[in-house]
Amino acid sequence: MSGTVTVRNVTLGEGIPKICVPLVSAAASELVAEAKALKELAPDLVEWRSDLFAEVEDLAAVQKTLAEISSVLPGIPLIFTFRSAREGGGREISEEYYIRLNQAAAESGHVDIIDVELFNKENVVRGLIAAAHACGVFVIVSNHDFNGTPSVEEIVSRLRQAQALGGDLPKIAVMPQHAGDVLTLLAATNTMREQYADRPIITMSMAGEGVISRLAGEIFGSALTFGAAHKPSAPGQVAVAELRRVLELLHRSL
Ligand SMILES: O=C1C[C@@](O)(C(=O)O)C[C@@H](O)[C@@H]1O
Repeated sequence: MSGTVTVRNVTLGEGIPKICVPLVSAAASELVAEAKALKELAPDLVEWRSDLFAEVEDLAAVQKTLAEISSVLPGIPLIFTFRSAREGGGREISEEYYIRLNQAAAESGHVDIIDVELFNKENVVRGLIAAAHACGVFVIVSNHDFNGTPSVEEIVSRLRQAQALGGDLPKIAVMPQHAGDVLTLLAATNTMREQYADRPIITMSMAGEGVISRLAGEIFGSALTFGAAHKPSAPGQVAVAELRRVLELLHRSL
């Protein structure tokens, strides 16, 4: 893999893929309890899926909850994600609020990475990347296809677009319809790594058939994998302890 990104003490793009655990509760009090509980799993990073937060449309509540979550996770890099319903997330918000929300997260001082969906207007993606970078915050530029798996060329093209826009961590999640689709995602990941990527990328094929892609990132070129604590945020996420065992097994055999 070409290039690394170091977030606090975690270096993405070298060695064993890093494990990220999502926070998925709807209520602020539950989120704090969830954050406390997942510390035991020793994840490398934590993602707050803010689209699943009941009060996400109240910016003050988001800021307060962000401060609370980060205070119980000292030292662990935090990803702020609003996943739109059209990409498999919890809800839709206006473009204007999407920008405000992500900007506020980046400016909060509690977040290390924000996730910006590639399929926004180009000026929105570029603007959020610039705003995040001005605060020393990294950006995942992501795309999710919950209905199918595009061709190798199309997956590579989306990852390259995310890189060209200035995303620090291009990411794509696709849904397999059959085992061949998992091979497509792995082939695209390997092609991107070998031919185009100058930074770490994150890829996964979702659901049961795609699980191998969440385990084999060190071989094919995905730097980060999402593991479930008590509840997965996407189909196919494996429990963190099992995930770590397999990642370590594969790492030792290389
Ligand atoms: O984009 C991703 C990847 C993901 O969809 C997965 O398949 O593990 C899980 C989401 O929480 C995260 O934002």
